[in-house]
Amino acid sequence: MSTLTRRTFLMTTGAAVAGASLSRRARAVGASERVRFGLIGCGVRGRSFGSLATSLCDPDQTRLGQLAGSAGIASGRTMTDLRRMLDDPAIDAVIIATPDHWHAPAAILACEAGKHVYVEKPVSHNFRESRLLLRAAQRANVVVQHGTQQRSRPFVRDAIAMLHEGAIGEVLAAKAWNVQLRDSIGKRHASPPPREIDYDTWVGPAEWMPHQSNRLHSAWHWWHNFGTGDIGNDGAHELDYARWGLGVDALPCKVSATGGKYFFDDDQQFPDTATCAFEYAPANQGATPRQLSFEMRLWSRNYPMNCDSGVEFYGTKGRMFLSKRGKLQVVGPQNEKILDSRPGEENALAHIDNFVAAIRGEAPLNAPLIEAHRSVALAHLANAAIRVGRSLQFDAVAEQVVGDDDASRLMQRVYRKGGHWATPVGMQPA
Ligand SMILES: NC(=O)C1=CN([C@@H]2O[C@H](COP(=O)(O)OP(=O)(O)OC[C@H]3O[C@@H](n4cnc5c(N)ncnc54)[C@H](OP(=O)(O)O)[C@@H]3O)[C@@H](O)[C@H]2O)C=CC1
Ligand SMILES: O=C1CO[C@H](CO)[C@@H](O)[C@@H]1O
Repeated sequence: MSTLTRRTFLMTTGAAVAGASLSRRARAVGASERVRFGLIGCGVRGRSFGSLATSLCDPDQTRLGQLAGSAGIASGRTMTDLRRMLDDPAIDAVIIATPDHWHAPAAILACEAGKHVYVEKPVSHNFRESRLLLRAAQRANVVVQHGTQQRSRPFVRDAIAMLHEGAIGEVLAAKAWNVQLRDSIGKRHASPPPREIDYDTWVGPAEWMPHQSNRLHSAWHWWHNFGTGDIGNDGAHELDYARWGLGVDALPCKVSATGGKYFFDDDQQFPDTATCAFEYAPANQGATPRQLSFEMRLWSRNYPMNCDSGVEFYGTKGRMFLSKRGKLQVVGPQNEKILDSRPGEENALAHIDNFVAAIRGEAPLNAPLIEAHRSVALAHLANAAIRVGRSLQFDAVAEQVVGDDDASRLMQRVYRKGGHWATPVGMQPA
């Protein structure tokens, strides 16, 4: 590390690019200096970062008050409008744990304000916003970590290194899954928002929908305007380590996905059942093709490999099963056992430690934006294929769906009519 400067680190992580910037500059954080965090989004996930924060932001006064109380943060450092946090010179970095529709808009504004960003998975609500965030981070020369914390787990890193070093030969296919028994969100009608919630801020730049009680507090995952379904939610973890292990630093060229609501009869707009396949590198262009598949069921605890989520990697000389639940098995070509290990629990803050080390210039970032973009794109493409009801051809270089206007439209979103301060310039649909 000693020969690498901070700038070199930023460049290897894809965060720095030459060019003019209108952004405010990030404060240089020295080796042993504390990084001062602001937390945007104080819900289920946000709470696990409460102890790091010196400021809190959430449109819900109750959640704000509860977390401020348990984390010992003064009421003067709690707010509902994230712009106040971004204007605060006493904040170096923000953690964004909002619903998905706020991820990229908040992250882009944070970059422009010269803040380093830890953005929860999925990095974006739609394909186009990943690209816009990539550009904003490059312009601002800040560090952006994606909340795929498996990338900072030693046993996952070791397993992926084994794959890349040929432990099971050439890895040609990865089969990922996420299976769980979720609750129904029921059927509801529009109703006035609870008094403690600033619903206008909650919707932000998204296309307006009136308040409905089954849209807030984690139920937003299942609405097109706010979430990415479970392919983008929990699936974001499996898609990410599947693609990482498969060794494809690219976008796919073909996407097939089928699915729908086979089980739930409620307001959810995303499928509860899906089977998705992604093909990389067309064989007719001379490259070795690779296949990644993903299976999702939200109504059962009958898991493949007796594990709710995981990835099986198939190589020319064996198979590896890897799960974020702490499981790693390797078998050889005759299915003979080579390794069966049960590594320990996840250290929830290891990924934040890596983020801090990258800000200080002491380590490369484990989950840089370019990797976030490539993995989360799989969720966006699969959701689009399911919504239009057909397979997609994708130009991985131009980063465009080929010959399908309906699917192309789903690579971006419609924003709130009349504009909103968090709809960054250049983000309106083309
Ligand atoms: N990496 C991981 O393992 C995990 C990641 N996550 C990710 O974390 C994110 C949050 O999920 P989760 O905590 O379950 O969802 P919640 O709905 O519980 O929390 C989201 C919070 O963000 C608040 N919020 C909405 N708009 C804004 C805004 N403009 N500024 C500040 N806060 C805002 C919401 O306010 P309100 O109270 O009004 O609803 C809510 O409190 C998701 O993207 C999810 O994918 C979640 C779990 C695990
Ligand atoms: O791992 C996780 C635990 O559950 C959460 C809620 O579904 C997910 O968002 C998250 O990815």
